[in-house]
Amino acid sequence: MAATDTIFALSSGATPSGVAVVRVSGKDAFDATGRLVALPAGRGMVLRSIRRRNGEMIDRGLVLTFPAPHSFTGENCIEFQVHGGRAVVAALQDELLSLGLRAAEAGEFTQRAFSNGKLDLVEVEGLGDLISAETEMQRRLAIEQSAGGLSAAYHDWAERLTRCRALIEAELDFADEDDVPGSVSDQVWAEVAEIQSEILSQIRATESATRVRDGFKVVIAGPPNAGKSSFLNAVAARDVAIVTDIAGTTRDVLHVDLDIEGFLVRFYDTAGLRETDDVIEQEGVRRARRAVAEADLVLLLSEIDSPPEQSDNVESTAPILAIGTKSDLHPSARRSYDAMISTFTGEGLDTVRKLVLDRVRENWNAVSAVGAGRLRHAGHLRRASLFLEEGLSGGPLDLRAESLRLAAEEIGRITGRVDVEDLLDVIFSEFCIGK
Ligand SMILES: Nc1nc2c(ncn2[C@@H]2O[C@H](COP(=O)(O)OP(=O)(O)OP(=O)(O)O)[C@@H](O)[C@H]2O)c(=O)[nH]1
Ligand SMILES: [K+]
Ligand SMILES: [Mg+2]
Repeated sequence: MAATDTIFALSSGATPSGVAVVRVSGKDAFDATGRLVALPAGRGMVLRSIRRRNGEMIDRGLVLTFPAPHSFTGENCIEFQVHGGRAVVAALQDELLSLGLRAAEAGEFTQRAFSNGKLDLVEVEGLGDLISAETEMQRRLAIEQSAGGLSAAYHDWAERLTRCRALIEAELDFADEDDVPGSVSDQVWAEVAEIQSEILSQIRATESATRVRDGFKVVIAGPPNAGKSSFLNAVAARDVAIVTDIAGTTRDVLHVDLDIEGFLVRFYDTAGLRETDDVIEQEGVRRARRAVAEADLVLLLSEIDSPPEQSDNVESTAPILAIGTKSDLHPSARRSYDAMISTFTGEGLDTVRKLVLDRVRENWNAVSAVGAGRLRHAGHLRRASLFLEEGLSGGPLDLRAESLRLAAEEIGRITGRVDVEDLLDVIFSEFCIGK
């Protein structure tokens, strides 16, 4: 897959469609397609007849030209907007092939944009997320990331660290010269500590962002026959899970994805928690416990006024809401619950929905405060934070400076642009050492 090839692809959705967009990118994009259509000079858009080389007309459509480097890929790019008939698109692609162009591989345009410095890794990931976004909040998260806001935040940390290091190096190298201020160390390490605390809160935000991107996991747990599957069906408004009056009906973990006010919320139905000799049910209970352990929120269902027994030994780091079920059978409850529901009458279902949404919104607030990336970023941020920890813990100054360099490099890996920062430049712009 040579980057020198000129490539093309149908960039719009499946045909037939009203309009189809065929995109061409590469060094020869203008020379080659210029044989099918009279191209505008420079950057432009024209309505033209697009013809095979034998003069036969393929279609009439819009032709957009983006001369390098002012295009998505940074190469010469052409977009054909033609009628989205299958045969139209096929004829155009056929002609492009015969001109020596090659069909693009998945992600190849974006890959070129990355190698030409049009997008960094963070923006590439954001773009991928934007294209696969299904809910409003996934879209918001992705647009921020693909538009460079998050990259700028990462860049800012790396730059501040580089500046801190430059100051330390200056102190090391030129400590005896008059123009360098005395001990800048205290100031520098205060700044490093500040950067580290920003990075730590970014890591937490990233965990919240992951819940927005991959869905907020709500696990429905509780003893057999509590009405867990009935509740899932009520939430999903369809018959997803099998409901019977036999305790131990549900075995596999089952989930339903819902878009609640723009958030992807994933509800999991699980096997009733109890000791059992049934091997299949045992496995179901094991899976239920694992789902609970991985939950973002646990809804612990039990029939109103039933003895607590099983429901009290649920272990989770996630918050747990106690939901009393079958309220139609228990008009005067003695135990207290976060909510009481009946899937028969519909009572309390809105309350549960609201309680869930509150948690989901709390999680979103933790994201939008700083803008946040994904787990890959958090991994680098964690390592960066460890290096900063080392730097902050004292020792010889040159080793501490090296820790700052390693931390900045870790952050550079997030965007895929580990800057070979010019330390001396920074030093000279801050002080007039050379005199
Ligand atoms: N009266 C009443 N019965 C309910 C209600 N919700 C569920 N049930 C009944 O309770 C029984 C058990 O319901 P399920 O939804 O299968 O309970 P579960 O917790 O999924 O049970 P397991 O999968 O076996 O752990 C069924 O007979 C339901 O019809 C309710 O709100 N009111
Ligand atoms: K049941
Ligand atoms: Mg069930």
